[in-house]
Amino acid sequence: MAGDGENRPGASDAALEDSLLLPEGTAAIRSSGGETRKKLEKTYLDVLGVCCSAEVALVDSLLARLDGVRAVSVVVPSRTVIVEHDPAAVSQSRIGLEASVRAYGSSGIISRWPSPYIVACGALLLASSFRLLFPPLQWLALVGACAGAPPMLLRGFATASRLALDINILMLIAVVGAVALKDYTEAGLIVFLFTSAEWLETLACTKASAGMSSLLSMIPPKAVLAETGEIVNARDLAVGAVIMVRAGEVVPVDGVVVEGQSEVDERSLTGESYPVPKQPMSKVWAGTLNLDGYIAVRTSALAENSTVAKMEKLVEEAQNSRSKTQRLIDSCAKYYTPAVVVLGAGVAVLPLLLGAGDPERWLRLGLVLLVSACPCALVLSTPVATFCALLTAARIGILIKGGDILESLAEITAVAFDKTGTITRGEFSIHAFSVVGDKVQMSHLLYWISSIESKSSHPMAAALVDYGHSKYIQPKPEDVAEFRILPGEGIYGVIHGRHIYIGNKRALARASSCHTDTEETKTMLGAHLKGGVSVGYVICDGELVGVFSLSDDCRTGAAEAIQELRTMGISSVMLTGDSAEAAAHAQEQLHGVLDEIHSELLPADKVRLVGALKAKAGPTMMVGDGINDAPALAMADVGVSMGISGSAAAMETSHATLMSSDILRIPEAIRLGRRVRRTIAVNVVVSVVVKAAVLVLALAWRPLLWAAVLADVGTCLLVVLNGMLLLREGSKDGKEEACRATARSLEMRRSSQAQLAAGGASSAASATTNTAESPGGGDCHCCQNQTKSTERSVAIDIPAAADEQVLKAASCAPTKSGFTQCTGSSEATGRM
Ligand SMILES: Nc1ncnc2c1ncn2[C@@H]1O[C@H](COP(=O)(O)OP(=O)(O)OP(=O)(O)O)[C@@H](O)[C@H]1O
Ligand SMILES: [Mg+2]
Ligand SMILES: [Zn+2]
Repeated sequence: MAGDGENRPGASDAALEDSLLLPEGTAAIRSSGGETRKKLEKTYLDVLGVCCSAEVALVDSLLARLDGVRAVSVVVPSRTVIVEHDPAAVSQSRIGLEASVRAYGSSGIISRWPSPYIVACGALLLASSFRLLFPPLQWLALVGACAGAPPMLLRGFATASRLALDINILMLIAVVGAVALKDYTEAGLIVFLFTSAEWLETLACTKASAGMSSLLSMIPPKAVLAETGEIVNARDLAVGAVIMVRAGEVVPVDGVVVEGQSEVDERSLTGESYPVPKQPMSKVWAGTLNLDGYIAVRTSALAENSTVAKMEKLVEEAQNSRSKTQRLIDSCAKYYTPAVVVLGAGVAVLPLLLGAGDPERWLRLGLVLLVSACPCALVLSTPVATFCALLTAARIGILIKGGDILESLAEITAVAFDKTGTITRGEFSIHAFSVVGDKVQMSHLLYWISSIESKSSHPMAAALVDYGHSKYIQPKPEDVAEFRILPGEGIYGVIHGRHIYIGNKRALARASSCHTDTEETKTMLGAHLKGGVSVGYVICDGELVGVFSLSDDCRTGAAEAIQELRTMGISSVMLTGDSAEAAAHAQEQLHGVLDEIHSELLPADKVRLVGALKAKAGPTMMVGDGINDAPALAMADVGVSMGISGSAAAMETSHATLMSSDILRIPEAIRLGRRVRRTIAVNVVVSVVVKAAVLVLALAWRPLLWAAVLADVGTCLLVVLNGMLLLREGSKDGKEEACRATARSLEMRRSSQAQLAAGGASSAASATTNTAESPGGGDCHCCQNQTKSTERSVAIDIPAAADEQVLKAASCAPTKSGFTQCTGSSEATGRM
């Protein structure tokens, strides 16, 4: 799976976009180059009668020939063709004409009523059934067959002109055969059954495509500028523009609230409908509904890059990407249909040449073989099921990036969870915060920490910045130079010439030349470690100057989710970069439900352990949120990122994303995968068995052409309907669901309050790209750092320079002064 790179979003956004636009496996065609992506428009068309893979190729080649068409992709289950084209070079109606299809929204999407051809054919057939009373009426059946045939003829002709064969041609051969046998009723019946089954199938698919277009129409096209009240296209909004969103309106672009308070329904993203309170600094997402109150939002992304737009692209791509089974069936079908025609002709002709009697029987047998061999049910077995499952998943807030992943989901036997932000909320509360020694004042320490942490997107960073706020410290990220993330350790930055590390004991060991792990220091730290919380250290120019401890609670539902996985026969493992104590603390909160715990891991260790788990336990899923999880997510058979709360890197490398933070969706996703596998298996068995039965019947008793056609179109319909059962959500108990929703609602409220605090911590996307190396490359930087800081001391303003002197005076001796417990806010005054 991991090696199968197709449709895996790449590391960069551009690569991601490209792979989305031109997924391999759909015959995507690049035509005239040079147009910028901005000018391109996407047209969604419904194509009636896209059934067998041969027709997909037909539509592709018809449309790709047009000038200005950049890419064509066909979504077979919903019969949708997505054409990306330059509106200046080729209009939507031209495309529609060329493919003889209808655009969404024009003249009644898919007709609820059968076409006139079907009605005429049916009526004439009915009339012809009175032929026993009046024999000439039998000709009406022939007229009926002719009346119903034009759509088949058109499509068959189009395929034949490309020297290919499709189901229409097979059926037409059967019709001609029946006419040759002078069995006009049979001819009429074939046409009627075939065309009406196709119509019914289209009708059934409408439901599925409705789901898709509702996803596509989530974002409003217009936005209102807050200052002027001017209405603009959401697509034209620049990043940083301030727009207003009134009660009852849908947020048009991702952004941050700058004014006002409101409750927002994020159902479209998370699949869960309850109000989430928003205040200034809260993040809001495009496609979510402002329930009450007025908010002004500063946009944080272009409309086309908003989370929901990415989601749309992914769903589109997911529909396009054909899964392994599907590809196998498709590649067989290419040689299969011609082979069948040859075989059918052989059965009809060879016995006659060999002198066998009853030519009519052999001809019929050949025709039955031809019709029964139509692979349409088999071809539709997989895509309809996958398509419906993907839509259902998206509706309940699980974004799955392709049919392949559904197949892998079904096979998962082990799940590795990251701790912070996945099993736990990732909303730390500070237990203790102390200055070590007397070289630094609490206010300065807090200013350093919150300034540097405001550049980090780690969950701890938000808590620390928040803590600073509560002591009236404003972070100044602009004062921080050389910001770096040390994976699995912490962060580093230079502020006013001081080299500051913030992180765990690894960071302490790296940054400090002083042997802080002396017995004495340990006893001092002991007080901080109680309760199994994470401990953080602040090291300034090689010396420990601060220590803090924080803790985090498990998400509601985490224990249930892991328990549920266990009942499904899936083992759960925790992989965390956090301390052993913090890991044990989480396990305790989960009542020991995890099978294994690994702590103090570097990103590379997580990858290694996921690999080991794959070897030991079988197909493995990894669930994580941080940038440090991204490599492990890619390594796993299925990597799941924690949606909008997680890091962008995790979301891009993962195979699926939980848009809500509800861990219970994990077992649900695996169950959905298993349901899909079952559905596909049933579909394949049904389509094969029914055909086999018809053939056996034909050989043993009588070759009935109409029965063969009925079996063919009937299984086709059954397969579609069976796949559509997946559109129903798998939730067993409404009451239980309601209970969970309340619990989640409470959690969401809490988390949005935390988000308010975290709002100040701007994510440092650009800074985090270069995380691999640490400053200086390892060892002790004590001396090096000190020289640097001396060089820079000129530029430091007076209070800082005063501090500097204190620091310079201090030598690398273990601190004995113990901790100054931070009290009140009175300390935090002065220059900040
Ligand atoms: N911005 C930061 N500020 C302070 N400490 C940090 C920061 N980033 C990381 N750390 C320290 O490094 C440790 C490891 O971080 P890492 O991101 O690898 O794991 P984690 O997110 O804490 O845990 P998990 O792997 O379960 O998500 C953290 O537990 C923390 O002690
Ligand atoms: Mg994490
Ligand atoms: Zn068929």
